Amino acid sequence: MSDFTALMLHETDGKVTPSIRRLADADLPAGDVTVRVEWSTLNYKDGLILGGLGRLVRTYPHIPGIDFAGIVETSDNPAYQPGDKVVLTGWRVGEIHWGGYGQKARVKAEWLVPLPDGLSTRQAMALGTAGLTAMLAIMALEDHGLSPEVDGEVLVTGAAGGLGSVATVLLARKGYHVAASTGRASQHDYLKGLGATTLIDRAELSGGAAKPLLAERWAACVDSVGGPTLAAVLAGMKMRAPVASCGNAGGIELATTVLPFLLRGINLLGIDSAQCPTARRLAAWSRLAAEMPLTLLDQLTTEAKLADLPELGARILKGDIRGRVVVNVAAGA
Ligand SMILES: C=CC(=O)SCCNC(=O)CCNC(=O)[C@H](O)C(C)(C)COP(=O)(O)OP(=O)(O)OC[C@H]1O[C@@H](n2cnc3c(N)ncnc32)[C@H](O)[C@@H]1OP(=O)(O)O
Repeated sequence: MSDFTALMLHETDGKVTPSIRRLADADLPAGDVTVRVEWSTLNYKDGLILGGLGRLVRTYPHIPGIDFAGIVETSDNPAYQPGDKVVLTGWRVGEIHWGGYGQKARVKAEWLVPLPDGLSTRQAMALGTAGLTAMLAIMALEDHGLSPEVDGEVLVTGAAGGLGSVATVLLARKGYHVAASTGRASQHDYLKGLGATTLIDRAELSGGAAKPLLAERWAACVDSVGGPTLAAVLAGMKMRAPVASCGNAGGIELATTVLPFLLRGINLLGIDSAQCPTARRLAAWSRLAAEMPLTLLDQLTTEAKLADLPELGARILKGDIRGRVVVNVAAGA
């Protein structure tokens, strides 16, 4: 197959428009590995890119899709051979480099990792950037003292979203008590099914912290939301608790004081999955393959095709997507 189908974005007079196109291999950018993409996903960042928001894409026409899994078709790098199954997340693929919403992608070998043992390409993408980021957050919390023996609940904000759903399952399966904060009361039963034991209305947190320090409530936090929510979280953590900052769905500003850090020893940990070093990335994928219950992963995943993405992209920005969406790229439009 030398021609392939892709969802492309074009920009005219500042307006970004998606369309399904047929492309040739010669259209692909430079890179040493060409991958036949089987599955991609929809993440919040993809929603921004599909909507032409956030100044994440600088050059059009563009193929979005911040992550993908597929099979190596050709390789000029000895690390990969034709037929190898691979996964890509991060490295600004789908932003400044063409991404996974095309049936072929050409990338640098060092951006790829081998498909983890025990996962199909579909399951790897059901986890995707959101799942990898959730695991990196949990690893960071554990590096800073969190263990199931620690007294108290682990808070997950944006819990019914993709990252939040995976984090909730992974934490609950490890034996943590999970407090899930969501803006959607309709998803409370879903979150209990993932293992959450306490449900919190996001309005409790999204107004920010009324005082520099609030009652000590949580032993750790995986935060997808940022903004005033993160400020409220920091003020309400138990002594020495770690907080993993993974996302900005609720805003990029952080209006807090130093008191949670000085008087309670709170550790605010930044989670960057896009340029995470390969050794850490491999460790996280290996743990995901071992620790994520695949039946539950399947339950929190819905499937889409390339042509569905413009509508789904608008929905994820409104917080209207539950769990994870995988995109069957191999199936075409
Ligand atoms: C997919 C993950 C990544 O891209 S990780 C890469 C590293 N991080 C970044 O690049 C930051 C940019 N990305 C984000 O901020 C993402 O939102 C994310 C990492 C935090 C989560 O992405 P995901 O794909 O899981 O998004 P969802 O739309 O599925 O879930 C988001 C969750 O947040 C709720 N939410 C949205 N807006 C607000 C708001 N203003 N205040 C509070 N909460 C908000 C949204 O409704 C979802 O949770 P819910 O349970 O429905 O409340």
